[in-house]
Amino acid sequence: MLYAVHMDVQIPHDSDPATIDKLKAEEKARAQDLQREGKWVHLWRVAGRYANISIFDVAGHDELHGVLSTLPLFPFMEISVTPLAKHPSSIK
Ligand SMILES: O=C(O)C[C@H]1C=CC(=O)O1
Repeated sequence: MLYAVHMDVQIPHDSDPATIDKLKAEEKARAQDLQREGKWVHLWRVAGRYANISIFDVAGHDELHGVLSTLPLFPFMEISVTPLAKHPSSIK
């Protein structure tokens, strides 16, 4: 199943910079592994914001929740999820 996911990242200003740098490096490695696995099929930066719009291709809601909730930056994210269905006018 395909899902559009919007992630807004809000890191508290008083966070330890070294801890945040480590989490960001771990997040990047995890995001790239998921892309190589074909589960995170699009990852786009929202221009001008520390946010992304992504497309995930996973088995269903439970797998998506498992993936998102174990992202290293998950505690600092506001996430919204939109399940996607086939559009009748799509040629793909
Ligand atoms: O930068 C972000 O949008 C947050 C998160 C998503 C992928 C990644 O590497 O970091």
